[in-house]
Amino acid sequence: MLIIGIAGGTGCGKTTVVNQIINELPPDEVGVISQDSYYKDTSNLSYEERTKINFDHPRAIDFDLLASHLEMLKNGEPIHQPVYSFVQHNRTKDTVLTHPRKVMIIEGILILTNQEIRDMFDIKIFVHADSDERLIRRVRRDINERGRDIDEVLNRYQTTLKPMHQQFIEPTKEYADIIIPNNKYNTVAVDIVRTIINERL
Ligand SMILES: Nc1ncnc2c1ncn2[C@@H]1O[C@H](COP(=O)(O)OP(=O)(O)O)[C@@H](O)[C@H]1O
Ligand SMILES: Nc1ccn([C@@H]2O[C@H](COP(=O)(O)O)[C@@H](O)[C@H]2O)c(=O)n1
Repeated sequence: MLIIGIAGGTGCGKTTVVNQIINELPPDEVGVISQDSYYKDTSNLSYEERTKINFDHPRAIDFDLLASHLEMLKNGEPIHQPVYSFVQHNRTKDTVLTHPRKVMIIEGILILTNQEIRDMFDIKIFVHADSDERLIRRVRRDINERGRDIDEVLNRYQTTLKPMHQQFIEPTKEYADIIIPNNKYNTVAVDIVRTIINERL
């Protein structure tokens, strides 16, 4: 199994890059895991309390569960990947049965901050986009797709996203084997990653 980690700040285009990579690969040979699925279960908190969680700090992520799931996949066992709701700010009761594939892609803002997870990756990729570009994309996406309003997105950006990005996410660029510049769509970089994967398949 080839395990690829794709990190980068919010809105840099991780999900878009992942979709571009897997688009032309055989669907039964590639699987995707999102770090967002591994936000800790916070059912013990009220909705109001959950809105105040710092979702951009590594402690918000259940890295133990993610590590054990990656271990299971490596051993050829399927996992029940949790499903997260950005509207409820919590894990749902659903899970997605995820089978081991020849190539597993793990994407998320904080996945390179955890050494145990980092050491499981065969290839580490960091997607870079400038912070103004990321903020513009984040505002659009969170309003259109995640049920947020402009004040919520901008407050969150100032109070947590920006400082957490500087403290935890940007420094993990140094662990990357490949850095993809993604201020514009970068088909050349995506083709290179696809070629590497095809060689391994
Ligand atoms: N290179 C790009 N140029 C313009 N818009 C982009 C680019 N990459 C992604 N987007 C858009 O930006 C938003 C956030 O992208 P997404 O892939 O969800 O980022 P991430 O997963 O890193 O948060 C989406 O609406 C997506 O369509
Ligand atoms: N309830 C939540 C949980 C997370 N977020 C934000 O999602 C971002 C990570 O997802 P990307 O697709 O952008 O990589 C992260 O910056 C969290 O702030 C949220 O808004 N609400």
